[in-house]
Amino acid sequence: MKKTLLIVDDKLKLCETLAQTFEQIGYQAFYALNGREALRMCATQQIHVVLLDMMLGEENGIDVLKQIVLLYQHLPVIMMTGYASVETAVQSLKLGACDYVKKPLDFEQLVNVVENAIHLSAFSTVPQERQYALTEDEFPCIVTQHPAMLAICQKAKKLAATDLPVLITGENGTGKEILADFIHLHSTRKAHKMLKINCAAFPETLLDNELFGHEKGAFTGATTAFKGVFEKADASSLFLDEIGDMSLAIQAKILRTLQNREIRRLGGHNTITVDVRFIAATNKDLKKLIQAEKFREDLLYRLNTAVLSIPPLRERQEDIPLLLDYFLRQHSHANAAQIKHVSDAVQEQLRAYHWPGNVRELKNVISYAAAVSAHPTIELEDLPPDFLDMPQRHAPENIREEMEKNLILSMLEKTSYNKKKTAELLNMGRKTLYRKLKKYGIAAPE
Ligand SMILES: Nc1ncnc2c1ncn2[C@@H]1O[C@H](COP(=O)(O)OP(=O)(O)OP(=O)(O)O)[C@@H](O)[C@H]1O
Repeated sequence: MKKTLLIVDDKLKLCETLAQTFEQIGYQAFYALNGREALRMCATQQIHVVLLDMMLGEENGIDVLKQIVLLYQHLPVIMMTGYASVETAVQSLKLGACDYVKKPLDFEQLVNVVENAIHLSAFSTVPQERQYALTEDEFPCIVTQHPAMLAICQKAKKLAATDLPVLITGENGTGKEILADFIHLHSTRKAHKMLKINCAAFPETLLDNELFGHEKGAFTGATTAFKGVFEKADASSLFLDEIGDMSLAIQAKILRTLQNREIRRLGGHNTITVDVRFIAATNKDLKKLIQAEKFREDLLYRLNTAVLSIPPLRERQEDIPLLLDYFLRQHSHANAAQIKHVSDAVQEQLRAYHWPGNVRELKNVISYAAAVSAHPTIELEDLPPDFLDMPQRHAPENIREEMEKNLILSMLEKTSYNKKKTAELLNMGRKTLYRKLKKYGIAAPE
């Protein structure tokens, strides 16, 4: 397989020349002229190494570096810098770049640095993934370029460095489990496999047994002792999915475990100390469950210190084309087939849909369409038959609304999603801006 290189520089000529030169020595080279395009390439191409310029026009290469390191922690990034900015280059090493080269570029030296980076990354990172018992394809990768999602990943990475319990909320299929994987893989516990349990999948007594285990003779048929997931996850992390679906009695036991870091097996007399990092997820509104007396308030308080709320896909439409490319590439890889593309009409349809099943639904729709389409381009008739009959998202009702939405989006981009500045530039009150963001389904990070 060819080694692939991504060149990120705002100067097209330089990108083209570098790409050509690397292709001449057997590389496959891609280029991107800005950070957005760079993230898109990382998500949709199998890149082995990134060559990133420090000055990307109005953008700062360091910001792009931070985003790449955040989402693709195993991807080596080499910074390209002018003589004057060696200090910044050193700073970039602290932020996760693996090396830097000075401009004007000495091609021979550059090739050495690139080869070295690929060599080192193959040895230092892949074994860790293997240890985690995932193949490279299964390695969880959060594909996004939406500011709200990037902010969530940033926060998740910070939380990963602590041992705080984390609560992840979001609708079905928004990526709660993949975010839990991300936290675990950024934590000091990553060498151990994270255990996962779906609380909604078990009736109460079975869930109790799965979580806390039992002693021999605890009940008829308990011929041997059994370790629950809390014990099995010792020194690692435990992902409790659908925690809104647990009985109050189990919630009380979980709370005790969180507080005392110990459990007692069913039928056991001794307490067992467990060292487990706790990540929980729910698609339910836990406050509402508390009102309905189905969820313990004290458990929510315990979990509430670190909450990550993933926005639904319809509020981050910008991610749709990116995810689309990513899933098409996955599909082609899994089926050893050529990568397919989608027609403009399909793109339009996908953007207008309201995605109640979020990213999982998008993945399923794309896998289906890629499998049934007989041509390199996926057309409307390749989409699942019931998909076209589904209700569409609230689209702007008239041209004025369309213009208003686009104006807000461009001002948000211009101010790096600073809502105060955006409201000022648009000459509207902050409350009005919030109302309009909600109306048009625009997610903007706090
Ligand atoms: N940002 C993303 N990038 C790439 N893949 C994603 C992303 N978000 C979700 N997925 C994929 O979509 C599918 C659903 O994601 P996941 O299982 O993490 O969602 P969930 O919120 O935990 O779902 P549920 O609420 O049903 O348990 C998975 O195959 C996951 O890999």
